[in-house]
Amino acid sequence: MKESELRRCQIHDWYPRFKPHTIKTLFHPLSDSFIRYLLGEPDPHSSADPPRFLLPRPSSGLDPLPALPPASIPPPLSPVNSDSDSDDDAPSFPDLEAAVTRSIADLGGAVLPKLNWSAPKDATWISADGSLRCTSFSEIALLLRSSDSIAHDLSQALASCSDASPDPSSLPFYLALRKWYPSLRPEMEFRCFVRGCRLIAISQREVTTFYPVLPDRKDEILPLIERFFHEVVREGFGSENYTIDVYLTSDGRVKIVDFNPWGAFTLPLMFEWEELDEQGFGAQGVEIRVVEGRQGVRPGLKTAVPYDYLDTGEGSGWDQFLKRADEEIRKQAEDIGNDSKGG
Ligand SMILES: Nc1ncnc2c1ncn2[C@@H]1O[C@H](COP(=O)(O)OP(=O)(O)OP(=O)(O)O)[C@@H](O)[C@H]1O
Repeated sequence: MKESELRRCQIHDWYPRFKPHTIKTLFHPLSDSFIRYLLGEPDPHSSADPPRFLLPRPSSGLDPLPALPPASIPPPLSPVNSDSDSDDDAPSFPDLEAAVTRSIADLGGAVLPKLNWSAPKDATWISADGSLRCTSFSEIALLLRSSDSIAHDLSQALASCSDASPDPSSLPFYLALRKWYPSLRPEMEFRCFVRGCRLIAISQREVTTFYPVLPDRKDEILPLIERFFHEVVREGFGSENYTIDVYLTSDGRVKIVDFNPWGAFTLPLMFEWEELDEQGFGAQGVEIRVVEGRQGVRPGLKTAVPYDYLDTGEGSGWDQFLKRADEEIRKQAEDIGNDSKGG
């Protein structure tokens, strides 16, 4: 993937061109100090290491801490601002907070936050209602700071590009606040695959569930998306290969949710990248795939927990935890052995 292709998928890049066809969004440039705060990096002007779940200090006292997550989900590793010491160390970003508070009000009181590419979908376990809905700056900060996807946007985004510029710090970061829609229907979201500027495939976006309505309606959905692609997207996007997520409203209009690069971290959902990459694929026209029955659902492409909860492979957080536990047990066994020899 080329860096220019990845850059075109940044929401602040594509939004101005597709504004009438997408969700209303307001943007805030992020300062280096806020980016350091999101990454949990120490402030060079302070000797304290900020704990990972430290929230920014509200500038007015009017922005309450979000409710603690329900008891059924794992608690944060360290308490949220539980003591006055950590509160003293908490940074504050009064200008950004004031601007974000104004934008939330302008967008109707609730927003979905994202950075240049990603929303903090893997961090919803820490939010009060388990969703990406935010009504305050501190809720946004908590989600962003708890998300591996956001950390990836901030520190690794260019790593998968074949021609990445030597200075990734030249990348400006934005907080995008999108008007919150409480009743988006997951079965009406689709990922469209565009190769060589041609729409070749469409997949149901939420593939862990069977929606009985979809197999019956897919032949009616395909031409709606195809027409939208030809009339609105094809000339306007600029890349040859990419994916676009769209939402179909109940009156048959198509709205853009997001653009993603071809391949790399983008999930192929009901397809495989190998088949989408085959030269002949799509020659017979656009292929649409949906989950056709309860047996056809795809296993948990879960993104609502940190990667460490999912990744149990060599070198993962779990792997290291288990190795440390083994080591601890081995030491205890040795100590017991030594004690009993001594006794
Ligand atoms: N404004 C909104 N209101 C309510 N839900 C939304 C809104 N925008 C997006 N969503 C939901 O959140 C999901 C994630 O949003 P989005 O695609 O922007 O995040 P992302 O991190 O770029 O995801 P991906 O990389 O998987 O495409 C969407 O698939 C959609 O279901």
